[in-house]
Amino acid sequence: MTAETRLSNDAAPKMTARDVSVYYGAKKAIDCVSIDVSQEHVTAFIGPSGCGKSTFLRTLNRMNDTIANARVDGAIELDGENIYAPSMDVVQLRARVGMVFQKPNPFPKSIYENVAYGPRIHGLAAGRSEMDAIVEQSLKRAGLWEEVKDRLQESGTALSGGQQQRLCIARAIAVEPEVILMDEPCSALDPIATAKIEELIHELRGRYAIVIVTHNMQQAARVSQRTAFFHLGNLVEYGETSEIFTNPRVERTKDYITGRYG
Ligand SMILES: Nc1ncnc2c1ncn2[C@@H]1O[C@H](COP(=O)(O)OP(=O)(O)OP(=O)(O)O)[C@@H](O)[C@H]1O
Repeated sequence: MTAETRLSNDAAPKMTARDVSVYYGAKKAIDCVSIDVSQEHVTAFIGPSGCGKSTFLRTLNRMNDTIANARVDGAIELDGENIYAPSMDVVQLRARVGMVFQKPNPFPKSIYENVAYGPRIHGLAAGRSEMDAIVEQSLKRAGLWEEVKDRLQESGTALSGGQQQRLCIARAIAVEPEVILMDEPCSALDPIATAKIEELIHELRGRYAIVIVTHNMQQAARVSQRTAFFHLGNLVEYGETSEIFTNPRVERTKDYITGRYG
């Protein structure tokens, strides 16, 4: 049975993947996955360890390009544009499709510089006051401004883990992305910091297309409206989160969400 690719009530998708396979050397990690990602919804990728969630996520902004033996087959489009076309500027693509990683990874620079770095290299601010405004707005959207507004020159690495992760989200937001990919963004955080990130995802929904990989099924149920279940490199089922968790159509999905494996 092939998983649904496009959910019937969706407008034009933000991103589409068609027949995407990913190889590490001779090993196939993703097998012919097709899926649409919508602008309005948070999409969660779930599945047991090693099923290929992160590998597939990384195809959406060509992060796999940085892995020497990785190869991607198939087609991925952002607003109808082939992101694997030779003419695609990968630096520009990764600004449009930003990424937040499992472990918060601020630069060893000031809080201000962490956010200003991207807009500076992309030429988004004409001068200091425009840059100040971008930094403030990005930190506000990331829910961090109140906590850091009086210490913008302190190092980003001196913040708590949860604050660092929100700083990384502010850094992604600062370059005006269209899509934000999050690869287990809460797995290194305590429950309070996790709740803040989940709230933030909720607030950011709609402004950006958001795709989140998570091990935590409760988290997928809380933050997403769409869920894609991966198993052994296949997309097994894709649907409304409420449906996937209460009424999955495929036995393998049911086994996973009821904790029978994974
Ligand atoms: N750089 C790499 N080189 C070779 N194989 C890799 C590489 N990265 C991942 N793999 C393999 O590809 C498969 C999918 O891995 P991936 O990390 O995408 O899964 P995942 O579902 O995100 O797992 P987890 O939830 O444990 O992070 C696994 O078999 C993994 O060992």
